Amino acid sequence: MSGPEADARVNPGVLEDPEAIAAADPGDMLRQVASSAAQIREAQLATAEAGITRLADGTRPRAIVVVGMGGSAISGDVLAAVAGPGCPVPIVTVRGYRLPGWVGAADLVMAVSCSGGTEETLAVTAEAVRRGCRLLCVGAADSPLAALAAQVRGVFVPVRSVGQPRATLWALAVPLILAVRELGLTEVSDEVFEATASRLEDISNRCRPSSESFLNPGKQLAVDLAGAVPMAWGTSSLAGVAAYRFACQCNENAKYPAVHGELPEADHNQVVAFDGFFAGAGRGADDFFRDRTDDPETRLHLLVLRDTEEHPQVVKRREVSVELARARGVQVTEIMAEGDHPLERIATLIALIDYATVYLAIALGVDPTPVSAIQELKARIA
Ligand SMILES: O=P(O)(O)OC[C@H]1O[C@](O)(CO)[C@@H](O)[C@@H]1O
Repeated sequence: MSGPEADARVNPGVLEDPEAIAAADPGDMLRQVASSAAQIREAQLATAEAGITRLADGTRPRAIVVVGMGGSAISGDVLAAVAGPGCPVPIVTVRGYRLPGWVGAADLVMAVSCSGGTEETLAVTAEAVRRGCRLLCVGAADSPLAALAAQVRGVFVPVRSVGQPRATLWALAVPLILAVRELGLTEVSDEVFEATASRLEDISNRCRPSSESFLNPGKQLAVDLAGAVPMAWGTSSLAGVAAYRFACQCNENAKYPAVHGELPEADHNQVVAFDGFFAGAGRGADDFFRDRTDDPETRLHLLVLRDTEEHPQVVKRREVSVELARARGVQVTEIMAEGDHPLERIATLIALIDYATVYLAIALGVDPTPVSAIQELKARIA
């Protein structure tokens, strides 16, 4: 984005006026994001009531396969991040129409769909049923997914959507985490769930619409990114999930492109973009391109999502990568995860990302809630 039209579209001033924020957010996406802590608490009750203990039949599944799309599928990535590298069974997320050939009766399939009606998720879940997999379904009550679960007497956890599936993340992810805990494959105490909910409440308070930009980390990040090309890197596989969430939330909330990556891998490819067209220095470009790359609004902005646990070599890579970026005119913002447990760390990164991308939408004059392009696409292939 460059030139006067772009300047006119970025309006950070709107973020200083709570009434203007409310008017720019008719779908109440900020309220949906603020419900995250309540979702964690409600999902614990809903999961207990659904009889999750039935999943633990004394045998450990060979693998856990989470099935879903978009804002629901990321619950599988969150589950893998929370279970961490110490998890004794693989956790994979399947996004698509087909169940991998190796998945069978020895595996636990967890189907996640906020609406309970997404075609890809239903196709893969039906295949899991045919193959005799153990099944956990999480989604809307009275939906096609609920019917599939009932058909095989699978465990079904009903979810009340807070509006958009992507904003219902914790209602969808917590049942998966509790199921894996029930199977003895990860340790997440009730105290950790409560500590995570408290941290999310604290972030919601700091990011509330009435809090001014200089105090509000969500607004600050939005203002920093508005107009730039954001590239988010996680400094661990857990933070890499948050980087992916950042890109998806930029796309769906702010209708904005974003690049995501993870260290150390990004140091083997994405780092080279610091030398290119969007880096700001315009090296090697002709005058036409140089004019554009001199415009701060067409520049790359590196967002480093820092985990509190980083491999020692990744610490070095992060520090040098940031130096390389700054030396080449790439702006850098670093965000730290909070807390000790992986659940707290990923939830705090995601909470800030969720607020920042909604505020980015508002600063750009875009309604954060609707996803019209997805709706049009679905209608045209129906
Ligand atoms: O959770 P559901 O209802 O399966 O939806 C999955 C994804 O599909 C969408 O509804 C769009 O197709 C997204 O909003 C969502 O992230």
